[in-house]
Amino acid sequence: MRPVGSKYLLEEPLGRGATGTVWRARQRETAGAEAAVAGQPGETVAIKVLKEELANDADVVMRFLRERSVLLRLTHQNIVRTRDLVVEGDLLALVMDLVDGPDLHRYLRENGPFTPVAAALLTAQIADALAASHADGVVHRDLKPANVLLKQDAEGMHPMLTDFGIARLADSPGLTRTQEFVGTPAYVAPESAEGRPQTSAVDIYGAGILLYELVTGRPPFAGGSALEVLHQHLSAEPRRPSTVPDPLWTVIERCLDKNPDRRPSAVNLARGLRAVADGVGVHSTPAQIAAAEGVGALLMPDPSPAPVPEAPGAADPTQVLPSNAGAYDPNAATSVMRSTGAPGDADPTSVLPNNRGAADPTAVMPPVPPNDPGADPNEPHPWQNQMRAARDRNEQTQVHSYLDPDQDPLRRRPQRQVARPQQQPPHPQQYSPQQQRGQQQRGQQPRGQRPQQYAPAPQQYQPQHQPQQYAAPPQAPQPQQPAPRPAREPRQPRQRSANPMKIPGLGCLKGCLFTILILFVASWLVWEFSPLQDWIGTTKGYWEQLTDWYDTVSGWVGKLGGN
Ligand SMILES: Nc1ncnc2c1ncn2[C@@H]1O[C@H](COP(=O)(O)OP(=O)(O)OP(=O)(O)O)[C@@H](O)[C@H]1O
Repeated sequence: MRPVGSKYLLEEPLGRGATGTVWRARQRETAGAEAAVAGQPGETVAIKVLKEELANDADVVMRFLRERSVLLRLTHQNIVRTRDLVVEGDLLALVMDLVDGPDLHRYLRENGPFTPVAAALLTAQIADALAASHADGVVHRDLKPANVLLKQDAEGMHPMLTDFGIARLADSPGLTRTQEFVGTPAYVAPESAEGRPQTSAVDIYGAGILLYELVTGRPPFAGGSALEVLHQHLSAEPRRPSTVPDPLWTVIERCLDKNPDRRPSAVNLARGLRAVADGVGVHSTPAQIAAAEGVGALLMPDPSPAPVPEAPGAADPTQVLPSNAGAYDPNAATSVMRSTGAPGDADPTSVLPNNRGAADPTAVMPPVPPNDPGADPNEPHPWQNQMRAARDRNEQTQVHSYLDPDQDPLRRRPQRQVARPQQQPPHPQQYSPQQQRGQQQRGQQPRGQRPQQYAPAPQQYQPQHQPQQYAAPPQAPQPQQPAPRPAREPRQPRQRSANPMKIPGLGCLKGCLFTILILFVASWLVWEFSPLQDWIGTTKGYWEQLTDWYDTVSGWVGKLGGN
């Protein structure tokens, strides 16, 4: 067990993301006045230990400290409470309430898509959380199912939004200039992909993607590379699946509007989603149905969206992608977006910010003529680096799915796995009013109640403590020499199922062959070791008897054919 500050002890890792590792931890003693929650000795908490790459970045450390009060005061029933921030040597950590339940990404993978009503009610609660944070001027910027934890309690399951402020912390000029891409490509709003100024509307876009994923099981834009995905955010329209009722589709489309000014505010999104949930069920009154059909009128944009403060000295946003998305040409971009190593370029390894406040934003990735003689054609372009980092980030975000089974606490905690909610169809189905009626009869709830329809019976969470050795604290980088990037560990191969052969495998050749083999062996055993031979009065061997039967049957068939 490794101590974090003097107040906490890390016990076991719960999961790993792009920005750090989350640990189950225990409080050793009551925290000081600077913590939002003092806590009691022995209390269990979750601690996110930020990656050393972040902890070593002076900008991040400063922002971490500066935003301490914002993060600590953010309280809402659908937001995972940040209790304390710890800065200790090279270690940056957020102490949070421990949420007993799976994250939405995992839940979705294990249980399949939600019904439209359940998806609308769940997203409405996330919109509530966003409304509270936006009112406080905090934009999440990395909304995705992995950042929604499903808290189980006696009442059912509630979505809890986590990782507030992490994207903002990670948006360090030093990191942004060199490698990092803030946001996860599948959930990134067009304006973020293009590097245009961002507002709270980016969270509404994220909520739209999440809503789409809840009802279909996958986000609307996919592609072979992060660049492809980002490009789709800029120019492709989401494909409407047949399972999505009209009013819900109206909400999704409005959230996914390429123009952030046309997206609804979080408050209006929550209101609209509840109207949709009320109006697409069979017990809906004509007035509720009419309200759902007119949901577009409820989805008014935010007249004063919360702006995302630009990181001082961050990359010239317009250089991330050409704003002319339709004519975007990655090769052309490559030819003009090259880091020259000019003084304006941040040294990623420098511990203290080098005059970032005054940095010319265009100096980060200064445009150079396509045939710049000083340019090294073999050097990867900053944009390629960003894309690679984005892809890595996506992979890293999945890492907890591929942890070694001994390391992966989620695999060792079957209690956290939740049963499929009763009313959720395993696969998207054609939407019809009759079906909605069926859904409601199977237990969906009216407006205002907790959406327990997607809440299986709460399960007792029983931790199996297995303290892990915590990695040695990161070394401070050399101020002048760029530290060699640590080689990425090869990704672990995907775990094969423990039961690779499906038995009996309907439609599965292996299963059929295996079943025949079992029948053959079983019948041989019966023949040899049971009194069956005496009963039918034969002394023939098993194989001989089988051949006899085969001849007799083929004789019959032959006769039938002849007739
Ligand atoms: N407060 C918490 N209580 C319990 N488990 C948590 C808590 N926070 C995170 N976890 C678990 O840790 C896992 C990893 O969390 P983390 O936020 O690092 O992942 P991520 O969202 O995929 O990463 P990132 O947002 O950095 O890309 C989560 O999927 C969840 O299972």
